[in-house]
Amino acid sequence: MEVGLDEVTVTVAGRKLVDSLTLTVPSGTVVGLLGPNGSGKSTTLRCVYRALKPSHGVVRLDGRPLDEYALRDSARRMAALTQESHTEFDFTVAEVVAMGRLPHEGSHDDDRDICAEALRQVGLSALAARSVLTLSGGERQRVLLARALAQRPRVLVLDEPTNHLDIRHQLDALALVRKLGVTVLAALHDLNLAAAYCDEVYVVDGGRVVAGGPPDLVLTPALVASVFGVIAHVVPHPVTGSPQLLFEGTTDA
Ligand SMILES: Nc1ncnc2c1ncn2[C@@H]1O[C@H](COP(=O)(O)OP(=O)(O)OP(=O)(O)O)[C@@H](O)[C@H]1O
Repeated sequence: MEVGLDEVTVTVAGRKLVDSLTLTVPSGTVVGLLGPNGSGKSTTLRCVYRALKPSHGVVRLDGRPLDEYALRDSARRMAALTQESHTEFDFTVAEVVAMGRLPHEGSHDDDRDICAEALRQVGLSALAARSVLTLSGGERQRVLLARALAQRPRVLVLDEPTNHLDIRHQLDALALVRKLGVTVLAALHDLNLAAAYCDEVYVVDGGRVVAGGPPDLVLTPALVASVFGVIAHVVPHPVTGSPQLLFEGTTDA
């Protein structure tokens, strides 16, 4: 299922947080949204997972404007792992994951099996009965990923999915998401992970897309210097060949 953003603009108190942002996530691909703090990544994703309505422009699923979908219909197709996913209530891990099945209520799917599989995929089956309040930050993040997986979406929107995860679990989470074969739009801070796991990346700065395309074409030293203010050297990964950035320092050091 293709996701398209067409000139999406979000204006708050006269300030454009997202400015005419246009991008396409082709069906089954993983696209990364990169950019400095405050550049508009989360705000853009919020428009996609319907927490926010753009002031101007359209988000489409398979060419059809999102607001033509009933909320439940888009929730059946799209799951989100967000910065605002709350886990402060005393639910068990299994209960939180089961919430992913709510949009599918009334279907004949075996919800129990689907939730068990989602927990297994993130390696947390042993914690099913634990209260989420007792989990570490990384464990919570993986529970939220399991909830999104339990939704069996065709589109996954991920806002910093590797937040709190150790390196092993960062690699696991991104490899898992890639393997699903669904359409993924993910805000990522780690440029090397983005280069390794994304088919394409879009770089935003001040709410605008400043570059987009395959990571090896986009993540150049000049781009990293101008957008992030960091001096980077780009070398091919010795095994995979994907671009790896070695950081020397900030441009104003
Ligand atoms: N409701 C709001 N009212 C006013 N300003 C807002 C609002 N929501 C977001 N902003 C501002 O919009 C800008 C973009 O925020 P956003 O969270 O989209 O950035 P981001 O690229 O996801 O940043 P980060 O990498 O720090 O998570 C920031 O300057 C933020 O303070």
